[in-house]
Amino acid sequence: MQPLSAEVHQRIARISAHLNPPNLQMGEGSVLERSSCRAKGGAPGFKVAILGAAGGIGQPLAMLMKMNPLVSVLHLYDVVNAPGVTADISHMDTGAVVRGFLGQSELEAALTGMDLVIIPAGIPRKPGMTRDDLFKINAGIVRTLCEGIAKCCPNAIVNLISNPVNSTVPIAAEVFKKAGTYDPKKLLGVTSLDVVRANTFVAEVLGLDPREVDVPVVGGHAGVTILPLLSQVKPPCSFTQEETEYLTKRIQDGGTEVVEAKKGAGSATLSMAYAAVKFADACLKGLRGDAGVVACAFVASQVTELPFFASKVRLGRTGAEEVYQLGPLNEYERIGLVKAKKELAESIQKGVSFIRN
Ligand SMILES: NC(=O)c1ccc[n+]([C@@H]2O[C@H](COP(=O)([O-])OP(=O)(O)OC[C@H]3O[C@@H](n4cnc5c(N)ncnc54)[C@H](O)[C@@H]3O)[C@@H](O)[C@H]2O)c1
Ligand SMILES: O=C(O)C[C@H](O)C(=O)O
Repeated sequence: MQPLSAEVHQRIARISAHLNPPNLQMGEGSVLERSSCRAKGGAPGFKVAILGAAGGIGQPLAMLMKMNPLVSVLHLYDVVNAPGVTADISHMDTGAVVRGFLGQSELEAALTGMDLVIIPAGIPRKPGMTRDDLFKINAGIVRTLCEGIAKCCPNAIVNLISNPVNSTVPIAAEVFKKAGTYDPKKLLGVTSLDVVRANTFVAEVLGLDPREVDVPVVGGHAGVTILPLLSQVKPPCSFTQEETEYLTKRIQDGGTEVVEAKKGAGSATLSMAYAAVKFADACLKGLRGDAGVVACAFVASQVTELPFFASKVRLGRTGAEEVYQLGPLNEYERIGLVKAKKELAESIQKGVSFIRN
């Protein structure tokens, strides 16, 4: 074999420096920072941060947000493995510039200037656990992250995925109130997976394409607090009592179905990333000023006597600009609503007390 020329040696050295960047993690002057700067001339759009970006939801969510043409800058923050996920995602030839941030000391840099912050940070369920069993660990994680948001991007829209959503949203609200930055329109608990599941299961029963089906799901995001309004399905249709009971239970237990199938390896991640991106995209379209952007979310609400409730909201330039009433409920749904409100009231109070006491 011919010996390699000096020129070839130099080229190989250059390539290998790219593959093993000395300072991939971040910071001023790092390889990643410089390459981000080069890409800055790219598409205009919104700045989005994902907190918990290296997790089961975070990774596919990061990938899908990198593909979203409304995103110009994507910040990926986690307490582990953020540089690896960032390096990987940053090679996708889409418009958004990706930067990674590792650990608490980089949280503020991750959040500064963001328009939308999506939070899937925290531990997931194992078989036999309820979402409320996650409170002990996830409540503290959400508090810390929201303190960062209050300080660095108080005007950002927040999409909160971490469970138990029925308590973590009130926790976030209390943190923002304490910091004097609370805007109820900008804090949205993500319940879009319930809608995605409801559309899928209802379409199966009706023999339709799920993309043609729209099921409002109201209440909250745990067990009986998940209340699908099957009487309001579009296209208009009717169900037998047996179908109603089957569908309601399957939608309410959708998360548990995945937790059990995964046998200890976590909860829904891929369908959640899909649902989170659908919802984040709706928020960004609202921010852009598109008309008629409507989605279900768990928000500050006057629809019931509870301070938070999931229902359809209209998303606009300032967040959830309108919270829609529930519309007419049938007897089965009215009974479901009573049960949902009872459990929700306790979960909301638990979140509020975590910060106030
Ligand atoms: N709202 C919903 O519909 C819905 C659906 C599915 C899962 N979830 C919830 O989302 C959360 C994440 O689920 P997952 O499967 O991605 O879990 P995971 O364990 O795979 O990932 C969680 C990530 O969060 C990171 N993390 C932990 N502490 C952090 C901190 N202080 N700051 C930043 N990142 C931190 C972890 O390092 C990890 O990468 C869970 O609480 C789960 O119950 C909610
Ligand atoms: O069920 C879980 O624990 C995760 C999530 O809330 C879900 O609905 O899939």
